[in-house]
Amino acid sequence: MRKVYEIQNVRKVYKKGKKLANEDITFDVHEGEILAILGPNGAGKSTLVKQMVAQSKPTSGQITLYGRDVIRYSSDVAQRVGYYAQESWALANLTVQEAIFFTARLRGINRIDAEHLTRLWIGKFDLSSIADKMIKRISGGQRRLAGLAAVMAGDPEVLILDEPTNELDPVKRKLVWDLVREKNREQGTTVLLVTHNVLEAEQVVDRVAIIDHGKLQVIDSITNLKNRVDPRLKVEFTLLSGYREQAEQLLSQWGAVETLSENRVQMLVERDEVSRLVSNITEHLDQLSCEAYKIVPPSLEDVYIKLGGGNRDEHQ
Ligand SMILES: Nc1ncnc2c1ncn2[C@@H]1O[C@H](COP(=O)(O)OP(=O)(O)OP(=O)(O)O)[C@@H](O)[C@H]1O
Repeated sequence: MRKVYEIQNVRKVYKKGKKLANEDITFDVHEGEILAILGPNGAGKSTLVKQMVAQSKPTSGQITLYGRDVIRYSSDVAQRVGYYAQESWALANLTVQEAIFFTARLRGINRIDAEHLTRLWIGKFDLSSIADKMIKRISGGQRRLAGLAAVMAGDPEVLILDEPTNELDPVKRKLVWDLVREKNREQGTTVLLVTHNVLEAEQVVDRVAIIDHGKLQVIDSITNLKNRVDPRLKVEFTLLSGYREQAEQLLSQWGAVETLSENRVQMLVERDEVSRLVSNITEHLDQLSCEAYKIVPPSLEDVYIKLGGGNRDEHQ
């Protein structure tokens, strides 16, 4: 598989405050993949992507884009990478449509195509009602959508999106994830996402890197990561009020039961045991006083909590 980025032993110490933000980070980004970088606040995620787009120079180590050092060949980054930063003030004095149009033009797209792309992305991001407003005069969420539209309209080969869905309502968050997926599927765009939105990211990404305290804790496919954590399935029960103990007694004949709350319990079962458990449950549904039950596979959130993101306090 062709490597888009190669990140080798990257370390970053911010002079101000002598803060070690990244340490010994090594991984590759593969062409055509969607890779998420997850990690708690202050873990060093934004620092890493700023180095990948040559906005910050590693204290040591090297980052290459299609084999060329990003600091030495920073014009490659400008040409090939669309970077959406958390705070992006460069476009504040432009209208939404100017921001999209000029970003496309800066990428070398001719005027007619840039006009077409501007209309297209205003439509896709549902921005027509604010197309003539200045970016500094629209809401935080609208600004985020306008910024994303500008980055995507430039049709870069690589998209790096730092927290693309922060501040967005659920409908707009879904729209952003759908458009990211569409771009990846239809144009083969390589996408690197920094996000705290673990549950939503799971629907979109191929691989995940977890960073904590500036270090890469793990990078792997979602399936492999889930297998590392606990491949068992959770069976969650909601019981009628007052019947939990009775239900627990019955369920414990079929496996270990964990109390979650006054009327909720769960069991962890191996995949090949699920069908037997389900037939036991359906046979004894009345005795269980069960309002509802559901089978839940391990989620990316379980992985995140186990392998990095949830361990913040333990390290401090
Ligand atoms: N310009 C800077 N000067 C000094 N220290 C900095 C600077 N930028 C970030 N840091 C520090 O480096 C560490 C990593 O910050 P970074 O912004 O990369 O984390 P992050 O994982 O992106 O966090 P968040 O999820 O909260 O955005 C933090 O301790 C932060 O305070």
